[in-house]
Amino acid sequence: EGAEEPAALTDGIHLVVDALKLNGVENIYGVVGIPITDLARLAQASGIRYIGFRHESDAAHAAAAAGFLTQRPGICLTVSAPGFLNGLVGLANATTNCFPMVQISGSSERHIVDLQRGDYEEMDQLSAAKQFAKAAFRVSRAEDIGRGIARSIRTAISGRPGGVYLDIPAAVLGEIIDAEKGAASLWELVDPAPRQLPEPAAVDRAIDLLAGAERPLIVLGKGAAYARADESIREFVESTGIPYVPMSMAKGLLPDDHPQSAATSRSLALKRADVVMLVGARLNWLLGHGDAPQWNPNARFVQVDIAANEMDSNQPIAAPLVGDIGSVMDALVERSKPGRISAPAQWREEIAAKSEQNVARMAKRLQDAKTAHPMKFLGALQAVRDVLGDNPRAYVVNEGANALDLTRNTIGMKVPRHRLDSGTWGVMGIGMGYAIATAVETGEPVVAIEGDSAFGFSGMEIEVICRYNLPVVTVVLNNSGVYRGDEASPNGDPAPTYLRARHDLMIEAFGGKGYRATTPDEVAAALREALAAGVPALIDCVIDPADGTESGNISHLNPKGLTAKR
Ligand SMILES: Cc1ncc(Cn2c(C)c(CCOP(=O)(O)OP(=O)(O)O)sc2=O)c(N)n1
Repeated sequence: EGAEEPAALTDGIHLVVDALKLNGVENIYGVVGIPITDLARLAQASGIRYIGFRHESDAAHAAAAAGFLTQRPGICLTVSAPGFLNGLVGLANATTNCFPMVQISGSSERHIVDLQRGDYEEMDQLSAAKQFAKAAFRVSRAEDIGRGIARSIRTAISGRPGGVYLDIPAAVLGEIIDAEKGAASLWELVDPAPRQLPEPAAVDRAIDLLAGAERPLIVLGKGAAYARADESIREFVESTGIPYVPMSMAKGLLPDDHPQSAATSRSLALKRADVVMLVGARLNWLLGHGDAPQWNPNARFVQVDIAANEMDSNQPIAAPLVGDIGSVMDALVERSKPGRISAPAQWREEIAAKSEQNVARMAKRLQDAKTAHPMKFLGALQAVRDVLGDNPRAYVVNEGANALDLTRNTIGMKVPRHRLDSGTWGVMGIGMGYAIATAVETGEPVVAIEGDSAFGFSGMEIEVICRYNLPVVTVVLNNSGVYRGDEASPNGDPAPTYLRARHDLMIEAFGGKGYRATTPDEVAAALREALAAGVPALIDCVIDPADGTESGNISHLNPKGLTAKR
């Protein structure tokens, strides 16, 4: 009688789940195994949705896409060593694209790993992750798990978002501590991604520069889409009348058919603009580093970026605007008097005329593609475009070479953050992971438009899409090969992979609906039916193997040596 009640206990796994729930995590994307299987089980039992993938690369890409879409870090869960390594491509891609995610990985025993005595799945994962992540941390005591989770989440979403690695050794996951002490060690983040306001004088400097421009241009990057500053961006663009070019994942911030869009006269816009305002768009390879002759050598740049050290990374920045994009755009709208900045009519007319000319030049190619047989990329894509026009809530995921370039230019977006693609790194393999995360995070239909080789990188995740019955329609533009299907190498080497594939039969293996389309009408009918059904589907579009070019629009990046095609 009167015996002390034994103190309630907790352990590392419970503390990880409690810390994630305390900080609002709703989904985890991963591949289970030693030492994190029970962590996934407990997360599920605690109401967190765990999505089990077939390869960690896809789970990590999913977590990154979740971060882009929600402004909260997507969580990827991996096992030690090989599982951890498989996730690194996604962690690095998230960091390159500035998407917030946290890769939590189990790891092996420190006292064995650090003496390299040969442990099960031995690897110094923390050191390996450091070079690919925005930050990398290890938790060495269960009482530090709350701190580690809080630190990782804040680091992933504050400032310039990115991928964060959190290493939790098996011993720490299994460490048992007093429950009260454990609960006291957890904390909920306060304002994990604080607004960072620009300096008023910097705002006025930018306004003066733009007001004096003869040929101003705005470039909207995916940072502008991520920032969710849609209203102030639209207000600034429309009130100044400045033509704008959206980068691929910024499409839809203003509808692609907007009268100020210079997307179809991009070359002229870049070459002629005399003042260029970059909003969440870095002057990297995607913008030719701001170099002539693609750009006007006398162009002066206004740059809006949350990272101060992005300024002057490629070109002198005449008006640096450092802050979060929402705060900067609000300040620009507030501080520029009505009419202060007004794009000259002559410049707007020049852009509009060039756009009209380019669209007219494209019209014949588009028209011919509607009836071409075998079907061309543009035949299938115009059919997809028309069906998506009736399904404005659908998200688009896109990867490939020709499949990427032609989809970007054929499928206009009307709303923000509805297009996710290979992004800054041009990475293949993002397709199914991005599609799964988009369906899970938004509950909306997703159309993944895939080159056939690109699809192959993550194609096994079709089974995951079917297992969770996600409303994802995968459209494979199957020209039977990497880039093209008939590309016999002049040097007699074996041709690139021939993919006389029936991807439509593959999804049938997992209970999904497969379609094989050989004409644009068949593509449209299949997509309409699949979107109406809202179930996993795959449309294998049989594309002319001769259609397409190697590497699509970026074949000029290939080496120019002796082996280069003349
Ligand atoms: C991870 C990874 N591996 C390889 C590549 C190289 N690569 C590869 C392999 C592409 C696939 C092109 O074939 P596809 O069938 O997807 O596209 P198209 O037929 O539409 O050109 S596009 C591209 O840049 C890459 N970007 N990323």
